[in-house]
Amino acid sequence: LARRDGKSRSMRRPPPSPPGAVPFLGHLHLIKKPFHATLSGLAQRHGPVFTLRLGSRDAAVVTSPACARECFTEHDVTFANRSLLPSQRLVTFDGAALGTASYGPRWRDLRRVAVVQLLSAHRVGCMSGVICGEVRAMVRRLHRAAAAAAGGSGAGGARIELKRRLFELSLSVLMEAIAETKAKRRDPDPEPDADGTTDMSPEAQEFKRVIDEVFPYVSSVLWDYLPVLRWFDVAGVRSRILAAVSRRDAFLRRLIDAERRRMADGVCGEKKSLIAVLLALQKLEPEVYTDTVITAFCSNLFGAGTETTSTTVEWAMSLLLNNPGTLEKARAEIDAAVGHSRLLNAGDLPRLGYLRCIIAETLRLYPAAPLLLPHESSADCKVGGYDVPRGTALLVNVYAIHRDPAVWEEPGRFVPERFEGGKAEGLFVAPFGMGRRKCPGERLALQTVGVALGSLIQCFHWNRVDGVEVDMSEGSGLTMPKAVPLEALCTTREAMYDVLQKI
Ligand code: HEM
Repeated sequence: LARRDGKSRSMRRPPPSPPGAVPFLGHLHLIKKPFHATLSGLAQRHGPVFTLRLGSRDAAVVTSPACARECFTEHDVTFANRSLLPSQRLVTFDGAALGTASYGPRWRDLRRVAVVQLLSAHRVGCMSGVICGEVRAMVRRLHRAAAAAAGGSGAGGARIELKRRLFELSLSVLMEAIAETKAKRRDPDPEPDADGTTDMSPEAQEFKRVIDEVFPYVSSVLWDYLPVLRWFDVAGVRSRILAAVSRRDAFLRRLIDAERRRMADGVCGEKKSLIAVLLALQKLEPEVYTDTVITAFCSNLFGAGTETTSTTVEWAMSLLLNNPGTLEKARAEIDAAVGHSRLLNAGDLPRLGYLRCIIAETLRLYPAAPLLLPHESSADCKVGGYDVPRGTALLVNVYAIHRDPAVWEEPGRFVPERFEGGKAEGLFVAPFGMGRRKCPGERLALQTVGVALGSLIQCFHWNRVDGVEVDMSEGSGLTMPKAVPLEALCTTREAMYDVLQKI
């Protein structure tokens, strides 16, 4: 994020900037949580392109479809660098992972591996068994909870903490795609853990504990933006991050070693794990695909794919609970296309157009990365007619752009029909970003979200707790979480009872 070369030569027309910048902090004191909401407010006063001084860094904030397109088409190469905070450097191998690498040959190589080898249509097709298996485990557990509640006079259904369940689902899908931890066991679909609360493998549970230690420190505003706090490592932030990161990396290396042993025993088939794909590349080019590169890759995929996916399903379920008519319409579509004699699977998604509209509308209203990931300019350029110097961080407020009243009728309303029949084609909707650094995991994400959401709708009746509207306030965090984690009441649909009893 740092401005590397001070003021640039061609700053004839700098973007507007809010008044009130103070020494050291710049505009940091204006920032309230959630960050994207503060930026939306500032855009109303300062227009579609404005700059902020955040501690020692400069950022350009873009809040119009035209200017966002300009950044990711005309200036896509200029903005293809990443802008990293110091804490992000510590957790991402000094920015060497795909999502954090600067634009150049190294990033291109990692990106090619991700797009062609790890997250291609073929590979995601191979993962559909994993996705459906994990979703099946989740609905089986929900069915048991619903049956227990019905037996014990829980007339309104079982009260389910959907946030936790969905996070575990999403982490398990990635754990199995990346490392096949369950396939390594003799009984790949074991009964629940000892206290009966999760379907995660022991490896996924351990990894969850490790990431829970790392996350609280990433992007903690003051430590990241005020160099003086870092010089003296105030509150021991640096040492805590490094200790947590070294536990995470040791864990990932154990997964890599386990896969290496499995490959040596010849146990990997066509549907091999992503670690096995990377180890096969290592055999061909050991000096390029070192264990550190593979560790960084895995860490990046977990970091980029877990909470983004689970939060999207959580927002979608929240929207459906507050819009029961839409939920019924989605269920009718699933009943007609899939029926009641089996669970929905990934192969059904192409025939579930309305479900796909619900997901598109959810991502319009609640994009998991409301400001995308920060980019950084590698040269001076012009955006919206303003001069933006080299070394400026770029924050594209897709959250605000997706709700632009000049583009969308009643922008805050949940109306999946907007996406029916290609009606939204040509409008700027970019929850996965745009251009060179667009999310390479979109296909995997949409498949996981589709099967998870579709199965929840197919198998259960959902009701709000105490009949109260679901609170839709946005919290703050690396992705855009719900301020109040979603809980809902769940009852098994009679029509699906037999199917669920048998799984
Ligand atoms: C609903 C779920 C998801 C959403 C909304 C999402 C969104 C995004 C966004 C907005 C970016 C940044 C784009 C930019 O820089 O302009 C991104 C980058 C990235 N995403 Fe996703 N993502 C999701 C799921 C996934 C999954 C499942 C994976 C893989 C397991 C993944 C892997 C990545 C990677 C590796 C990058 C960095 C790409 C690069 O810098 O070249 N994402 N994602």
